[in-house]
Amino acid sequence: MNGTRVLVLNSGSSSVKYQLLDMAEGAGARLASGVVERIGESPEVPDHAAALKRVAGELAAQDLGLDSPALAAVGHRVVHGGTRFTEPTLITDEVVAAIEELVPLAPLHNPANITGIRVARELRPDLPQVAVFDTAFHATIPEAAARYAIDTATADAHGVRRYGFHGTSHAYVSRATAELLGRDVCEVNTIVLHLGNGASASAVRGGVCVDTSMGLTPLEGLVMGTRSGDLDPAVIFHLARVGGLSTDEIDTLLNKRSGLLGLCGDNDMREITRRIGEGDERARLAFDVYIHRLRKYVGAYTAVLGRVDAVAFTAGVGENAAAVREAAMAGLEGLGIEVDAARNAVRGSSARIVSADGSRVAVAVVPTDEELEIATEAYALVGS
Ligand SMILES: Nc1ncnc2c1ncn2[C@@H]1O[C@H](COP(=O)(O)OP(=O)(O)O)[C@@H](O)[C@H]1O
Ligand SMILES: CC(=O)OP(=O)(O)O
Ligand SMILES: [Mg+2]
Repeated sequence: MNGTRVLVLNSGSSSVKYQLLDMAEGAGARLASGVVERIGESPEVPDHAAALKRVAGELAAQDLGLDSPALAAVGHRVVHGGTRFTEPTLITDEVVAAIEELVPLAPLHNPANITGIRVARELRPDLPQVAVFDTAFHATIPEAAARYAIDTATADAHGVRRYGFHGTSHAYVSRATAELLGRDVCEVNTIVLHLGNGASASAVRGGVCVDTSMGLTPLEGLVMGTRSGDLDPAVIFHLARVGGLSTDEIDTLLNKRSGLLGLCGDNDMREITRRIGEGDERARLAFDVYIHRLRKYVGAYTAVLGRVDAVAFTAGVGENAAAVREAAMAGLEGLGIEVDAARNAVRGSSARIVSADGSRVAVAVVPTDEELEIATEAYALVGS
């Protein structure tokens, strides 16, 4: 290995986030970072390939281009790794083909990840490229939580089980939460609430994931920006048989036109809280549905873990929306959860505790850093 820098590409369904980190000191000094958003919504950025060209251009303009000999690796977020990929993996043609085979299980995400890999490999065929999977951290979930109660042979034939996503974030945040509490991660039980555009909860016992809300695909669980999360599976048959919708139409409905957007016409929590302030009833209901679901998972994961030391809020909504944290944690004194209203209202960009001093369960805001986590794992792999 020559260089000490790692470029991380985090391709989401409609955005590409990137960071260039120097891993020489081990801490991961950030040399450059950025995001290209709203892919597909404007003629300037029609698709992920165009977004990646823009990223390459932004880096080159800072003399930090992909041609730099200081680069040791490119780390790629890959959302679905199935049962095969549970560790960071050096990318080969065969690995790309396997990630491609998983596209039906993450149709909004894996194609974007593959595009990122293709573009980076074309620009630097000599450079090690590492895939870090969203599903990997959830590989430890016990069968009792990972199995759906359907015919076993059918489930196994089609790979139907709970995989879970946002694992890089759940791993990073559960560790950072233990650090914030000044305790060893091995002795801390944490409920992590990753609330971004996509959202998921996880139950982490001593640093090991034991349950998570997303399932076969990133559709299950919490109410999200545009995804429904949990519903009676018979809703799908009903919409098909009685509503006359095709499978693809229902897929699009549940993934892209549901969640907060479906309930009130907006998927951004900033806009929703603003509308609530103006007395908007639809925005209020969307917020209430979102919060109700979140509280159900906190209760469920309290039972799964038995003892909870911390609830950690992270990602765009979790880190910024004090009103969401306040509503989600209200009246949970019976579970040992008591938020301090003043602490919760303070804005900040570093990890912090927002519970009251006497709260048995610490409530924390812990900014996630998927890119740093991916860089650390990629650098460790190419260095070994
Ligand atoms: N200041 C804020 N207040 C409330 N919500 C916010 C704020 N900033 C961002 N968000 C929410 O965070 C979401 C984006 O979160 P993020 O973690 O970046 O998502 P993703 O990685 O899925 O694109 C936005 O859609 C918005 O709902
Ligand atoms: C898996 C997933 O939902 O990712 P994102 O939140 O980036 O869309
Ligand atoms: Mg995200």
